[in-house]
Amino acid sequence: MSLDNTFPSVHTRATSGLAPGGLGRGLFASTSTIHTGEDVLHVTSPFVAVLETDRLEDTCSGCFGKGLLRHCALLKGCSGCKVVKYCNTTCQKADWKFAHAQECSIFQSLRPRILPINARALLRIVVRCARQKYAAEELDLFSRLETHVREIRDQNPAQWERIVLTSKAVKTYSGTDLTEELISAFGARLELNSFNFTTAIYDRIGLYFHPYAALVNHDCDYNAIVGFDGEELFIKAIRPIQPGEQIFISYIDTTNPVKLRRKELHERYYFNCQCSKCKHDLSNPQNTPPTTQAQDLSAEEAAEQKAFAILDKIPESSLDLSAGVEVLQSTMQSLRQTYSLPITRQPLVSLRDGLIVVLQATQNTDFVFIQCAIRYLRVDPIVYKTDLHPIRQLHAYMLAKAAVEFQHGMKESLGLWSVELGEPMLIAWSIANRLVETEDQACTVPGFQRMVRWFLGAVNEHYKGVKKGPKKREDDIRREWERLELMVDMAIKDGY
Ligand SMILES: C[S@@+](CC[C@H](N)C(=O)[O-])C[C@H]1O[C@@H](n2cnc3c(N)ncnc32)[C@H](O)[C@@H]1O
Repeated sequence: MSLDNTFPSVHTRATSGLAPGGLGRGLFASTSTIHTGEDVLHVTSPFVAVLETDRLEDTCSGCFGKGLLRHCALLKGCSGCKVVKYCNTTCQKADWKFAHAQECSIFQSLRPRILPINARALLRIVVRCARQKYAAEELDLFSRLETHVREIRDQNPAQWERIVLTSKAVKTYSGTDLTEELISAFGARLELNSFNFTTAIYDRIGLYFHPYAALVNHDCDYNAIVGFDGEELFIKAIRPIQPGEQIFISYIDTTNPVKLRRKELHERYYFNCQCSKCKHDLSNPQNTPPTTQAQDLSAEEAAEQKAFAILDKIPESSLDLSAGVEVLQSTMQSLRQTYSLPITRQPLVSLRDGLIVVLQATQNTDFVFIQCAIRYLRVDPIVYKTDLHPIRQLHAYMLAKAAVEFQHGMKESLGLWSVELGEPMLIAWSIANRLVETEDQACTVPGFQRMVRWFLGAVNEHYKGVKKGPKKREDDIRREWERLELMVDMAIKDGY
């Protein structure tokens, strides 16, 4: 891969330029076609990355979970501030050098209060600026990114007030010479341009910002997709991108209905999306609910809105697991039975995702398995255009893992549906084997691929010493998939 920019932490096959249609600047594919699964952009180190407050306890602030995926590290807290935790001294030293040396005493002085995520990110930027840890080109690019300060002030005074208050606090704690106005502009830029920071398996852990990656514009019919592997950011082509073509990612969940997508884009990024998918969906009445005027709502729209509101609350309510299962199941049933909403439409898609997470936490292996199977066989092929999409790959991996668990607990499961699986481990093997075979074209990050390879190794180990391993049992595997297809159809008919 060529390096066509001046940042040592950025490897890219794109160049920046003015984007047509009033989108500001954007990134464009440079000289050759970028094939599906190839890196458009790879950032090895962030400008700033910080964890959500509730992830400081369970995620390493040095490697951001990369170590955990590799060796299940036990985290140890920083003995100074007791706010951040690390896998080992390598992670601790890296973070100390990045910014913790400057922030540790500030965190100590604030204990037991922990600064909110945006304040911690801004503080890091300010203290790194003071130590001249950013290259001039990085700061220049940062200062030229869109801020939408005027729109924030006019349209969302509460957001602006929060940014100003955060900036005041950061100025006081850091003792920086930078003006409050400048720090507020940094804050606005950060809010507008940072990424949802996730683990290699798309679990949200915080925010991530890099000024070069922030140049990529949005399209609901995106051609590239973002993923993280610890502190590394990857933007990979989800379909072939021709030289000169603009790179587009999605800033939001594009499986949502068009009105919700446009509302989110406007509220968070201050623009009206003009993409072809929005135009198509707006002209197709099936895709238009929900609206916001309560008095105009049909019962179906009201039910959908209620379901979206439940989805917003899932993270807070996840502690009460059995109540969570009940609420999610009854909401899904009501949408399906009363309003005949197809299982491939939102909010049913996200409700099922939420349900699987809660079922996993309750260790309900039978239902995790059947729900993962429904999602893999009947939902994802409609919702995502390609099986190389990282979310589809993740869901495939989750089904493979659920199949192993299902096989282990099979005695209790017999009789749940009249179709019985013979050897679900074969399903696990065939999924993992395919994921490994296609990993070069998939849009997953190396950490995910390592995990799947390890999993396949473990399944192969299960068959070690057996005369006829899964590789030679094509017919058995086919039959097992046929049984699973039947089982899924019955489960859907039963309202699952
Ligand atoms: C992360 S920045 C992308 C880089 C930005 N174009 C720039 O020049 O700084 C996000 C901002 O870019 C603009 N933008 C991105 N995608 C857009 C789109 N599809 N339509 C209109 N504006 C868009 C909006 O101003 C948005 O707030």
